[in-house]
Amino acid sequence: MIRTVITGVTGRMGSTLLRLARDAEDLRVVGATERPGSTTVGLDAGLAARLGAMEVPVVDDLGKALDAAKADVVVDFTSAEVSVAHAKLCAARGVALVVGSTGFTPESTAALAESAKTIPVVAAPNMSVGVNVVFRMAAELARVLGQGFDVEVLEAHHRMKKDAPSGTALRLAEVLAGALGRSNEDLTFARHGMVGARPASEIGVQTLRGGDVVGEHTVFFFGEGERIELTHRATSRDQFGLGALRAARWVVGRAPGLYDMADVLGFQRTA
Ligand SMILES: NC(=O)C1=CN([C@@H]2O[C@H](COP(=O)(O)OP(=O)(O)OC[C@H]3O[C@@H](n4cnc5c(N)ncnc54)[C@H](OP(=O)(O)O)[C@@H]3O)[C@@H](O)[C@H]2O)C=CC1
Ligand SMILES: O=C(O)C1=N[C@H](C(=O)O)C[C@H](O)C1
Repeated sequence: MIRTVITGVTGRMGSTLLRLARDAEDLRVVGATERPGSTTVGLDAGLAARLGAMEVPVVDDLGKALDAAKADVVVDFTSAEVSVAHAKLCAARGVALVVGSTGFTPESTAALAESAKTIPVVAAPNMSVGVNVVFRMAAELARVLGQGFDVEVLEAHHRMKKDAPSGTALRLAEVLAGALGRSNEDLTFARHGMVGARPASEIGVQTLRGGDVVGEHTVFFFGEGERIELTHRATSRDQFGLGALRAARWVVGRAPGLYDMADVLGFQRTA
């Protein structure tokens, strides 16, 4: 049994992970956390997440959850800032970590990497197998098509999403820049006003927000007289959750380090 702690258990991903972990034969949920001050603190996690009783209380601090129950791994989909704090708590106790949060800055990425010197951490902006295949396909298309096509990334998410562009769109843009021999300097986020003609080296990243869209990403390769569109549409959060639990199984017992979903899936890294 892999003893698993889930953070942010009443969130969209936290509750999905709690249900999937509860239903997995090889995992046991031994801890659950929520934001300090949340009205769910002290409640049964299963009830708080509307799943039915699980006899695991919601606590308001990951350190307390880890001190109360011996854990093998923490699965964390909260926010970049909270995940960095959670990584420090895991590092202090030698517990492996899976991070799905997005919105990382260079500074918060460096802080996560610091904790990953002590414990194994899998961090990826998208844990679905399909999206990780799209990363590879996007890199391959960019290499094959070369410089003659204008490349743009479009993402759409539900109205509650806080960060923009999505972590997946950012990763796609970085993958494309790498495959085309360009840099992050070539990324353009949205356009407004007299921006002038599009520079050939530009990689545009555009964001849509609305309704209950789970997550959609398209890479456009605009050519002369033709275009290619590579699209992934998530219609359920379960694929993110199943990917994260796959990462949790993989990361327990690994050497310290900052791993990506590509490592979990046995793919070559694209960025
Ligand atoms: N890698 C991937 O495959 C995917 C990544 N994501 C990312 O995961 C993150 C979460 O997304 P989503 O589930 O939609 O967001 P939600 O806002 O629904 O869930 C986040 C949860 O974390 C809670 N939380 C906040 N602070 C703490 C804390 N200190 N300790 C414990 N819990 C805390 C929030 O509580 P409160 O609301 O009270 O603040 C909330 O319940 C985002 O960064 C998103 O982009 C999402 C889907 C897939
Ligand atoms: O916040 C979300 O919902 C999602 N976030 C991730 C991202 O920012 O890329 C992944 C997924 O598309 C859903």
